[in-house]
Amino acid sequence: MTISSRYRSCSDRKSLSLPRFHSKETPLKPNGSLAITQHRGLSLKTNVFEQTHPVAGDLSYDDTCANVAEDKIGVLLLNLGGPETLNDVQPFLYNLFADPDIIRLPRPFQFLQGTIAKFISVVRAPKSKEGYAAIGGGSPLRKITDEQADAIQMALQAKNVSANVYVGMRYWFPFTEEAVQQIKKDKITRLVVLPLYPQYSISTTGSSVRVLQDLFRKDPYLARVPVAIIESWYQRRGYVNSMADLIEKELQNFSDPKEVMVFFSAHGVPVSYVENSGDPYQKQMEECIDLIMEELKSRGVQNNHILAYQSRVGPVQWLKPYTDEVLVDLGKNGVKSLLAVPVSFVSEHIETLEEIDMEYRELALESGIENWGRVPALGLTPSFITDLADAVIESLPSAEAMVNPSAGGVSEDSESSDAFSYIMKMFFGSVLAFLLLLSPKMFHAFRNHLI
Ligand SMILES: C=CC1=C(C)c2cc3[nH]c(cc4nc(cc5[nH]c(cc1n2)c(C)c5CCC(=O)O)C(CCC(=O)O)=C4C)c(C)c3C=C
Ligand SMILES: [Fe+2]
Repeated sequence: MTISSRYRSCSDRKSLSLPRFHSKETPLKPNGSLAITQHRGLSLKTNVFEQTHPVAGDLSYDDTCANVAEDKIGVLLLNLGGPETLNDVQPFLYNLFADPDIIRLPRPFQFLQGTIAKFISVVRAPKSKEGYAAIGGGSPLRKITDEQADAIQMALQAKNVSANVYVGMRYWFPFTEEAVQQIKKDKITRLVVLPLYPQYSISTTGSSVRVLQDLFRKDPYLARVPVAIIESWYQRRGYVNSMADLIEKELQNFSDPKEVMVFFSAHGVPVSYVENSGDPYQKQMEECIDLIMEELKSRGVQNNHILAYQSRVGPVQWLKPYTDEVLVDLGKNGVKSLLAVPVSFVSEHIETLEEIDMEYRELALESGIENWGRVPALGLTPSFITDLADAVIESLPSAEAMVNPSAGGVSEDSESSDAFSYIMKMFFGSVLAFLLLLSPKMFHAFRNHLI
C-alpha cells in the first residue's frame, strides 16, 4: 500500500488484475533509490511539457494495460494548507496545534489537546499575522497547489492516463475530508496518494496519511478502494535533477559562481521526533542533499554546501544546526556569497517568502555576507511535474485496499465511552484554559517561548 523508494511491477501482484507497463521492472539501486533511467526503452509519447523541455521521466501508460479502461483513477495531492486572509491565521494555527502529530502529548494528557491548541494559537497569531501580512496578507499555498494539480493532470493525460487530481490540505481549505468526499462522489476506483513533501516526516506526510486512514476506515466504499501511497520521493531522478537545474541556473547570477556557498535550508522538526519516534526525516533530508550535490558534481559544479534547519517553534530542541546560527557563523568566517536553497517543500510559502527572503537575508547581510541569492521553489517546473506524473503511474499497480475488510466497525460501547471522554475533556479543558488564560505569569512565560 505504501511506496517508498520501491517499485513493484504488475506481475508481482497476481491476485489483482492490474494495469501493465511496457517495461522491464525498474531495478532498485543498492541504496534503495529508483533507477528511473531504466525506463528509456519505453514507448515515448511527447507531451506539452516535453515539447518545450526535455525531461527525465519517459514513462507512458500502455493502452493495452489490463483493466485500465475500467478503473476510474484518482490522484490525491496532500499538502499543509495555509491561511488565505489574516482572519484565517488564528483558526489555521488552531488546526495545526490541535494535530496530535504536531503537539505530541503523553496519553493521559491528550484530552487537553484542544485547550492547549487554542492557547498557543491565540498567543502565536500576532507574530504569524505579521509574517502573512508581509507576504501580501495570506498564504499562496492553495493557488500554487491547485496549479500543480492541474499540471499533474495534464502531464498524466499526455502519458495516456486519465485521472482526476484532487487537493487535500491538512489544516485549511480544501481540507482532506472535503477531497475524500469528492473522491467518493466521483466514484474513483483506484487512488494514488501523493504528499507534496519530498521527504517523509511524522509531522507532515505521517499526519495527513493518518487522517486519510481514519476516513477510509470509517467508510465501507472507501475501505475497498485500492490505494497507493507514495510516502517520499526525494530520491527520484526527476526531482534531484530538477533541483540541480535550479541551483545551477541560480549560481550563474553570481559574479564568481564557484565561490558561492550552497546553503540548503530545511524546515526543522523537534529532535524527539527523530530520536524517540523514529522519524526518518533527518536521514532522508541528508540523503536528499547528497543526491543533489552528487548530481551537481557530475555536471562539474563543485561548490561547498551546508544543510541547516529553520522555522523552529516553542521551547523544545529542534534539529540542528539552526539556519539563523549558521548564517551568522558563515558571515563571521568570511563567506561572502551564499545561495539559499529551500529543500523541504515544493511551493513558495511563508517560510520562503518571509523567513528566508526577508529575515534570513537581512541577518546574512548584517553578518558579513555580501552576495545573496535564493533558489525558487520547484512549483510548476516542467521536469518536476512530469516526474511526479511518472511517480503516480509507477505506483498504480501496487494500490491495495487501505482497510482490512475483517476489521469491525464502531461498537456501542466505544460510542458511549467517546461521549464520556468528551465530557471529561470539556470539563478539564475549560478548567485549564481558565487557569492559563487568567494567569498573566503563565501567559507571558508561554508567549516568550512561542514568538
Ligand atoms: C516539510 C515541511 C514541514 C515540516 C516538517 C513542518 C513541521 C512543523 N511545523 C510546525 C509549525 C508551523 N508550521 C507552519 C507553517 C508551515 N509549515 C510548513 C511545512 C512544514 N512544517 C509549511 C509549508 C508552512 C507554511 C504554510 C503557509 O501558509 O505558507 C506554521 C505557521 C506559520 C508560522 O506561524 O510560522 C507553524 C506554527 C511544527 C510545530 C512542526 C513540527 C512538529
Ligand atoms: Fe511547519
